[in-house]
Parts: sequence; structure tokens; C-alpha cells
Amino acid sequence: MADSNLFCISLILLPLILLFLLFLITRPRPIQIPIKKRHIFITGGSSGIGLALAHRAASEGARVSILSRSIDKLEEAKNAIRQSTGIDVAIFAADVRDFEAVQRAVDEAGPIDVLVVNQGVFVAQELEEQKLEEVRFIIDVNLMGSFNMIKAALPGMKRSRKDRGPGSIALMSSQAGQVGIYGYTAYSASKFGLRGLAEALQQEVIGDNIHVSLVFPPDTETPGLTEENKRKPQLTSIIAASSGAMKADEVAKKALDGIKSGSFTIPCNSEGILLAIATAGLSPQRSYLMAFVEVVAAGIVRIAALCFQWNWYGSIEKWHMQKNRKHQMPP
Ligand SMILES: NC(=O)C1=CN([C@@H]2O[C@H](COP(=O)(O)OP(=O)(O)OC[C@H]3O[C@@H](n4cnc5c(N)ncnc54)[C@H](OP(=O)(O)O)[C@@H]3O)[C@@H](O)[C@H]2O)C=CC1
Ligand SMILES: CCCCCCCCCCCCCCCC(=O)[C@@H](N)CO
Repeated sequence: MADSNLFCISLILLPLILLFLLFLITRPRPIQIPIKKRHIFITGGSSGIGLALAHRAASEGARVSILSRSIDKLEEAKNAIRQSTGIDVAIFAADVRDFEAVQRAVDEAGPIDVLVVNQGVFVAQELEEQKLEEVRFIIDVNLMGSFNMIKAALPGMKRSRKDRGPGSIALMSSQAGQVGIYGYTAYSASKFGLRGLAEALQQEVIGDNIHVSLVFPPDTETPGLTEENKRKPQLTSIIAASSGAMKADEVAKKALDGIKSGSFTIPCNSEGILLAIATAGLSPQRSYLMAFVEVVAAGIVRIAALCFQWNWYGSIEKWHMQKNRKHQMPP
């Protein structure tokens, strides 16, 4: 009897002790990043997720700047945002691969409070089929382009922090930046790279009151995805379907809410929450409640992850079998 009482008490007490311990140690400390009346600078803001973010930020009362290459698409985006919100956004035509051009845009735009590094290109293909040129293009735009953007914006962001409150740098990764997916060797590498960049950068800029976020969307309905789908290995589509698809505006809402609440990791759907727990690793965590979930769910989520791999390798095996069968058929 006494034994079972003790068991019941520890069943309640142990989680509470763990929760309290995590409350004491989780770092960095929680932060709120206001958006209203602040300058938000969005790369790749002329299309898809970036455009949806620009819309939202403008309607929430932020001063918005968007940057991308095509001036026509920028003008079109500006007009669309003006029509739906009555607000004018500033537009900057530059290629993120060109540091000088990016620097000029940043200087002209003025002090940035929230930088959203969202530009990205994606061409899914088996590495054996993909030209090295295309690999380099993906790494250059997604990873080096993000370095260029941050290098250009950071000095101004630091300088203006004291009188302008907390700043934020948010990077658009992808669920393919949490787990490698067939057809995404180059793309996954570029997005995994962003995580290393973000984790290291957060330690470097916390002292300047700048807070880093990483957004991990699943497939999202955008002009970019439509283009990608024209030429995508079947297995890439099958595996990516494990996480379903979202609308650009839904992703933009998750991203903006995550940025405002200062989250380091921003998942976008329920599979994304599982992925975030499964890949928590040594990433910073501001919420002791999320830290609690990560600790308690780690084992079971690893089992779920292994089930997903089991399912994916099953699809790969089946696909190879079908391919071989086709090859053996007489003409
Ligand atoms: N859609 C999806 O399924 C998912 C997308 N993501 C990520 O979200 C981000 C946005 O994707 P999405 O909205 O679909 O993409 P879109 O292709 O719809 O838009 C991409 C934007 O980036 C700009 N851009 C592309 N290359 C450059 C460059 N070299 N310099 C400056 N701007 C550039 C484009 O304008 P322009 O071409 O005129 O330069 C455009 O504004 C990307 O980082 C992507 O990897 C993550 C998960 C899923
Ligand atoms: C522990 C359990 C985990 C469960 C969930 C696993 C699901 C993973 C699916 C990954 C999908 C990747 C889509 C990439 C989208 C993208 O970035 C492109 N559309 C852009 O090209």
C-alpha cells in the first residue's frame, strides 16, 4: 500500500521537478519581437511564401521592404499589396549572390528590425542526373546568398538596436533541412547549412539583442513549387507527401507568429512539430514547456522517425522493383 502511494506521488512529483529544472535552465530566455511600426525586410518577397509574409506584415502595421531579382515581379507584388492593404512596400531589385548589390539595397532601405532571409531556389533531381552547375546554383542562392544578406544587414541592425528594441533574423529553411530527402542532395545540403549558420549566429548576436529564427515549412503551394513539380523525381513527391502541403499564407502566418514569439525553431504543421522534436539536438530552446515535451517525447518520437524511414525505404525498394520489371519487359 505504502509502496503504491510512493509510486503515485513520484509519478506526479518527478515530472514537476523536471519541469522546474527546465524552467531554470532553458536558454536563451524568452523574448517577444514586435512587428507593428517596425521595419521588416524580406528577401524573395515578390512571390510565394515571401509575398504572403509581406502581405501579412504590412497588414499588421509594419514598414515592409522586399528584395528579389525581377523588377517586374517586384512591381506586381507592390501593386497587389497596395490593392489589398492600401499600404506601399519598398522594393529592391538585387540578386542575393551579388554582395555589392545587396549592400546597396540594405543601405538604401535604412535600419532593419526584422530581417527575413527567405529567397530560395529548388530543383529536385538525383545527384547523378544533376549538373554540378545546378548544385552550385542552389548552394549559392540558398546558402551563400543568405550569408551575403546577413553580412550586409547585420552592422546596421546592431547599430540601431539600442533605440529600437529587439531585432530578429529569420531564415527560411524547409523540412528538407531537417531530414535528407531523395532528389534533394543539393537542396537539403543548402538548407541543413542554414541551421548551422543560425545556431552559431544566435550565440554571436544575442548580446546585441538580436534573435534568430529558423522556419521549416513542408511542401507549400507557391509559383516555385509549381515550377519544381514540372520536373521532379516520383520518389521525391512520394516521400515529401508524408508531410502534406500547405498554402503560402498559412506558412506565412506560422512564420510571423513564430518570429514574434522569438522561437528559434518554427515548425509549420503537425508533422513539423514531430520533426522539430525528433531533430531538437543541441538547438537553442526558449520555451521550458517545449523543452519538457522534447525530453519526455524523445524516445517515442525516435520510434516514429524509424517508422517513417521504414516506410520511405519501402517505397524506394518498390520503385526499383517496378523499374526493373519494366526493363525486363519485351519491347
Ligand atoms: N514552396 C515550397 O514547397 C517550400 C519552399 N521553401 C522555401 O521557402 C522559400 C520561398 O519559397 P517559395 O515561396 O516557394 O519560392 P518562389 O519561387 O515562389 O519565390 C522565390 C522568391 O525568391 C526570389 N529569388 C530567387 N532567387 C533569387 C536570387 N538569386 N536573389 C534574390 N531573390 C531571389 C524570387 O524572385 P526572383 O526570381 O525575381 O529573384 C522570389 O521572390 C525558399 O527558400 C524555399 O526553399 C521551404 C519549404 C517548402
Ligand atoms: C518523427 C517523425 C517525423 C515525421 C514527418 C516526416 C515528414 C518529412 C517530409 C519532408 C518533406 C520535405 C518537403 C520539402 C519541401 C520543400 O522544401 C520543397 N517543396 C521546396 O523545394
